[in-house]
Amino acid sequence: MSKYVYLDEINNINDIKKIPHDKYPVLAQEIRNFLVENVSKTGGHLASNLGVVELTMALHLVLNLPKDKIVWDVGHQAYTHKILTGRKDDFTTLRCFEGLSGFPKRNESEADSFDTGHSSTSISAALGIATANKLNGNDDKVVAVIGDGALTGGLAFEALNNVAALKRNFVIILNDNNMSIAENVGGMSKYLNKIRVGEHYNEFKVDVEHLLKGIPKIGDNLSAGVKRVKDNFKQFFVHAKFFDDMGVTYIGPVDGHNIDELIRITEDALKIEHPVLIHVLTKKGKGYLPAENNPTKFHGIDSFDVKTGEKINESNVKTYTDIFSDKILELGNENKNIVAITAAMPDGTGLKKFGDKYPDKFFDVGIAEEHAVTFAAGLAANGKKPFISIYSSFYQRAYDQIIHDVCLQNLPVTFIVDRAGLVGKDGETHQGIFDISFFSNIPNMTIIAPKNGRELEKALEFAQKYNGPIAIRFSRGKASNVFENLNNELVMGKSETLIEGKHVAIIAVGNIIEETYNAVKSLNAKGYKPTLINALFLKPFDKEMIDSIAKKYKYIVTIEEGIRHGGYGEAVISYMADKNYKNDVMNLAIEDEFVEQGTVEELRKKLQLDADSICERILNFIK
Ligand SMILES: Cc1ncc(C[n+]2csc(CCOP(=O)(O)OP(=O)(O)O)c2C)c(N)n1
Ligand SMILES: CC(=O)[C@@H](O)[C@H](O)COP(=O)(O)O
Ligand SMILES: [Mg+2]
Repeated sequence: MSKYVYLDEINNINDIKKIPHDKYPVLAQEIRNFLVENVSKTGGHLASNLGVVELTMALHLVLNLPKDKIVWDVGHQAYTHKILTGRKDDFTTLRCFEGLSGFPKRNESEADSFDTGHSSTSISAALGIATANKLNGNDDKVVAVIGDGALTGGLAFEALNNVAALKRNFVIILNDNNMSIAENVGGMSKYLNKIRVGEHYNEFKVDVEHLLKGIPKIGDNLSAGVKRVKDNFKQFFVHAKFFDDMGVTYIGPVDGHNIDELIRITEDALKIEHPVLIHVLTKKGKGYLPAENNPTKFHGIDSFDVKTGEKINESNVKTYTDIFSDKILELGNENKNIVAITAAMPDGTGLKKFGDKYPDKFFDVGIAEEHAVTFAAGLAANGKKPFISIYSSFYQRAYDQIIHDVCLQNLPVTFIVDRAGLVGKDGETHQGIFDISFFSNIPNMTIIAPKNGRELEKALEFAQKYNGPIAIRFSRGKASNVFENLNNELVMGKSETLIEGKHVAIIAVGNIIEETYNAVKSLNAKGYKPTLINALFLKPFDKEMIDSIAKKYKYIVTIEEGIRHGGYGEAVISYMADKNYKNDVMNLAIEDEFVEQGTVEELRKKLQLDADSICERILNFIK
């Protein structure tokens, strides 16, 4: 028998409206239990989701989905929304291959209005949707839900700068839990904190109630009504002046776990004929003590034991990130000019240790990748040696800054490209498959892809001495120890021959070398002796090596875990075409497609980049 009474009643969009009002707190508790139980098995973004249960319920109660739209920022907190829109039974497959996505997906449900994964897009997207409603002549409601962390992103401010022009109802919910993944940072966070704990808090709450009670019904001049009351109580709104001055009526702070208050205030806000921001206070991890106590650990977590909150299968094998984390600490000691920058990911990038040791030389700039890169450029222009670590897919945000602010001036910024290659369960939005293409197109840029943890250390040493822009890409998870006995010093633009063979030359890029080596062993078992080369420098790549193998081998294969177009293999093919080489060249890479969620193993298999597929494809090629 199911342990859920009210949750069992919810199988479709708007079924929540059938639940008796006095049972909402029970339903909220059931949803929390369901989330903890399921995410403990599949892994996922637990803490953020536990924080928005009541908020999501309230939105579903006051809106008419799918006609009305909710646009979730990042989208990592949309699990309750999924539960309330007929996807509860799919939670056993959350983030699994071909399973339920961990983010909103328009192709998953008509209730998902906009695909997300990267931060700070919600206000822009919701404004676009609301503007289309206006042009289409309908009054459907649009609500953007943005976290306090996501509000540190420049894109959110660009959107805020624009919303007043809409001149009709548009609701922004600011879900303020005082946390990004780590503690939130920056001036806006401090500003929100002032409002959160300001001495007018109680009076202010009362005042909001007063204000909303006093709002005339539809048809009256609502904005004038709001303004009148506000003018009378100006001192209570002083801290929220920023939003008001942007033309967005500020309402709050509101208790994000009081569903009645949320319903009432949102209902009223939806009647105001211009943009409104409701400042909702929530607790990240709410209702599950281990997550409340350690929201960073439970922001995104693999499977864990519900009773203890401890991770299952916690491994103490070093990741590439761990190796970077230790090495940058050591380099920071040697070179006083080294500074380190993260865009809101001190834990994920391993820079927390550097920050603890060198607080004055460590900068968490918030979810602000563009700013992070230009800030690094400024530091480099004035004698510092910035190491900036950002996940491969989040660098996409900062492309112009990399070109315009760093490479054009040939500044010595080291770009640590973490999570390069397939990342797995976060899916399309997070796969780090474009960085080789977009970094290698830029003049002055150097790119290194180390084959194992030891070589990552060498690459970092190389970067420390190098006086120009340089990117070092490595993948999520365990560092490979493949060919660890080969310990050559890095030489600019030089590759490394790992195995001398005869039938075919295989050049592999960074993290795919281990898989390729396993394929080589299978080829050996079938009587073939391939040559295996570590590309190592993707830009400038080793042209002498290409000239040499072009003379020796009929068959040449390149392998990389990145998109084919603009990748390493294409650069090699283009060079060989220029030199009029007539060899048969096969380029194994990711075709022109986005890569879904799944384990890295499953995805490599699907993309035919696992050892078995590599072996088979090479056999077919050389036969
Ligand atoms: C462009 C970009 N940079 C970084 C991230 C990684 N990231 C995902 S959620 C998150 C924190 C978001 O904080 P907030 O919006 O307050 O939501 P909360 O998790 O607190 O609910 C970060 C940094 C991202 N998704 N997109
Ligand atoms: C939602 C988001 O963007 C992050 O939480 C991301 O999922 C973190 O990825 P890692 O688990 O690889 O740090
Ligand atoms: Mg937050």
